[in-house]
Amino acid sequence: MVERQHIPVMLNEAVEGLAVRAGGSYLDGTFGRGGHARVVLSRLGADGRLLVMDRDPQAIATAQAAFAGDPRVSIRHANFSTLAEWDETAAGLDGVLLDLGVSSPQLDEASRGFSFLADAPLDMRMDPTQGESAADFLAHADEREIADVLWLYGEERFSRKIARAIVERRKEAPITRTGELAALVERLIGRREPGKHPATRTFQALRIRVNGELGALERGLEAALERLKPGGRLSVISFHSLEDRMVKQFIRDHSGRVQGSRRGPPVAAAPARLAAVGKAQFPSEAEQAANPRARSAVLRVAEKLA
Ligand SMILES: C[S@@+](CC[C@H](N)C(=O)[O-])C[C@H]1O[C@@H](n2cnc3c(N)ncnc32)[C@H](O)[C@@H]1O
Repeated sequence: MVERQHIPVMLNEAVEGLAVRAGGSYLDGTFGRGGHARVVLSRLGADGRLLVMDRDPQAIATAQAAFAGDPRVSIRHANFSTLAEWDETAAGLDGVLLDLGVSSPQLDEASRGFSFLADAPLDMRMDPTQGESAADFLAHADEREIADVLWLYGEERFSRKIARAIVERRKEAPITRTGELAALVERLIGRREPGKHPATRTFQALRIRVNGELGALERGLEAALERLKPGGRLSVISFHSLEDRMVKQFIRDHSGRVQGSRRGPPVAAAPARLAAVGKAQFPSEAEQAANPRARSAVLRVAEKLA
């Protein structure tokens, strides 16, 4: 299959948010196919540094091919939650970019098991060298856990019904294919949301669970804050309300505002370590029309304080 290009989302806004300086050090924790990373690199001079991470070996292979021989670039196959454990970040960073979620090539390559549109093994791991697949999870999780995952990460209102059907089905044989799961959900709940496949929410929820996406984000934000230099920028694009809420709360929690309930006495917060740069940004109408993946994107930028 010919790989469909990943169209970078909010490219200019996210890179502008980093306020790139020619001699600075920047980390792109979600390289994907390098849309954002290439623009950052184009703004660096000979003394600049670009550190690239992705948990997907295919993304890393693309980075290695794209940047071979460029002494300014270092590449690491790892979860961005471990960015502070990478020696290359020890001297501090002037910017960290996270463009969360999955890339178009991951969705489009049927064998990765992310898509309900093509029948393939039910995998969904961004890093297929580690952890359990979606099929493994569905084979052992109890009904309650499956329902909670569908509800929390997919806001699927038929979460209990779907979880019950999955558990019933696996008594006969495990669910191992994307096509089986998509058909089971479709038979159960029918086509209710116009323009949306009935299994969209189920697949999204399983993907978030299988890849531990929210835990990675929580640890990744802390690690980024630890490694950013004063004046360094954090630029994060989220595609899901749970992710965006975490980013917003993280910035708020570190922005040193006085906390406490309206009735109770104010409680002095820890010293401010971050300041939000502007408000949340959303893709333009033109971008949303040109790239449907951009529709749910939210960009937040923050600066580390001295
Ligand atoms: C939306 S794509 C990034 C696209 C990229 N900005 C571009 O323009 O090509 C998200 C990428 O982040 C990677 N990813 C998601 N969560 C990750 C994590 N916790 N650690 C490392 N990589 C992650 C995925 O494997 C995927 O390649």
